[in-house]
Amino acid sequence: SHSPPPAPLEKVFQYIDLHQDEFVQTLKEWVAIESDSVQPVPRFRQELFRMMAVAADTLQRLGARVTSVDMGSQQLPDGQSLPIPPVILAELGNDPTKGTVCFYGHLDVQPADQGDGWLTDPYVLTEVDGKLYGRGATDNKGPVLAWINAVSAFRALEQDLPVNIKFIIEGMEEAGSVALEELVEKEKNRFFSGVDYIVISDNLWISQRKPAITYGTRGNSYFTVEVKCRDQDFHSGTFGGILHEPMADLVALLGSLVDSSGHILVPGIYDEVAPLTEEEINTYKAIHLDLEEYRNSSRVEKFLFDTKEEILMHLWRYPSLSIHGIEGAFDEPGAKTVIPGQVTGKFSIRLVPHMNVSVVEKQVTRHLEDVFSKRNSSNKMVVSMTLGLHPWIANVNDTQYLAAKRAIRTVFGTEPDMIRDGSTIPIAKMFQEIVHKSVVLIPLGAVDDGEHSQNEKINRWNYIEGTKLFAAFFLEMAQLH
Ligand SMILES: NCCCC(=O)N[C@@H](Cc1c[nH]cn1)C(=O)O
Ligand SMILES: [Zn+2]
Ligand SMILES: [Zn+2]
Repeated sequence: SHSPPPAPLEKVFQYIDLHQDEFVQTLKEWVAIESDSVQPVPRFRQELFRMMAVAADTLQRLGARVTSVDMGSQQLPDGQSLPIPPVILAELGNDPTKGTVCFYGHLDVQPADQGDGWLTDPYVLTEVDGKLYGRGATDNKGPVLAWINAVSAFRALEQDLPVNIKFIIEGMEEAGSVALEELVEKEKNRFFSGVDYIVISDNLWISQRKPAITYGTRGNSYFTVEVKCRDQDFHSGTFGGILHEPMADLVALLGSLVDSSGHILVPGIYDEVAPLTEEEINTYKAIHLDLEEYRNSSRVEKFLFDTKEEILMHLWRYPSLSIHGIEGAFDEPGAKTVIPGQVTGKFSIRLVPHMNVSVVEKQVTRHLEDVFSKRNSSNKMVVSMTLGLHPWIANVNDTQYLAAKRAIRTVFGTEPDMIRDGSTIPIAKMFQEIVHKSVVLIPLGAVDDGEHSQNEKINRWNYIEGTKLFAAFFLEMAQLH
């Protein structure tokens, strides 16, 4: 339906189409490595080391100069220590007349167990109706390989790479990118010094078929609130009625955070939220989202908001508060008559520009102390912010946004949705703040890929057209740089 690719790309696209089965086979080999970074057990760590070694070898065979940086070890709360898989820093091309684009990706995955409702073995990439099912297929092994495949197409055709390319690939993203910030800091004036642009492909489109470019993510302040009477449980027959029960305090505290319309009740929390402009409203209007389909595919009867614009704004440009769980609560089947002696509630606030992590920490702590003091409870309450991840927003007029748009036009014959992401990609903000480079997120996966979920997949079409997209992007970057 759209015009043929410009001449230099024609052969590259042909090559990609002809070799697509090989690309799928490599993805299959990578998915077979159980590189789960979330479960802190030696077996998975070994798999992670194997994964990083396989990737380093692949890049070396492409002709890249590869360094596998030793990341030391991770101290776990239970006193155990586990080695952290190396971070790969790789470079291809060093031509000072060309621009340098750095790609960040991760090769660790979320846990997956076939018993949890997978229809196929999560570690055996299985194709059904053009969908490639497997853990890590879309998050993030497929997109990392798409970038590598694009480079390999130029190499195989002995075509000069239009840009210098660097890779930073880690193996601990799903566990919070352990120790990565220190490395980025350390490499700021070394590995990153020649980098002009940074590309991340670790999120999804908001559509099945329409590509997107992502220019912002929310941050996250993660809190725990512990309420303690003593470090042992009670029998509710022998103590019920004479105690300030920790769980009752905690439920009141958690219940004071957000109202039934999703409005956060912490005083001052909305003060720094960027005001909404007319121009911004128009960007939301331009995005195509079939709300009925979105609602049905999410299997939610009714959302808090009725219009596409309100839904997207509340996912992307307003904060939200979610209550995640209670440690120490009785959560088994049956009717145990326990009064937990100590409970810890967990909740987090997704942050948006221009909210500030430490201001939010103070506001939340003050609010909880205020609510708690009104209860006159004799229990002890401790509030902690265990994670403070900043929101990120880019300038969509940067060169690489233009290059990505042009590449999308070439491959897909359409304008991309310009989107933000309601979740958090901490590295995006780190790159912007520490390395001072422009960052773009170019997602490849479709809205229903099911990152972190059972039956995660990437469509063969997305994987192969995504490979072409990256190839076209190299050329556009070269022309615009
Ligand atoms: N689509 C990309 C999602 C990446 C992701 O899930 N990131 C986590 C990071 C995080 C935030 N707080 C704790 N971890 C997320 O939940 O947003
Ligand atoms: Zn990811
Ligand atoms: Zn993930």
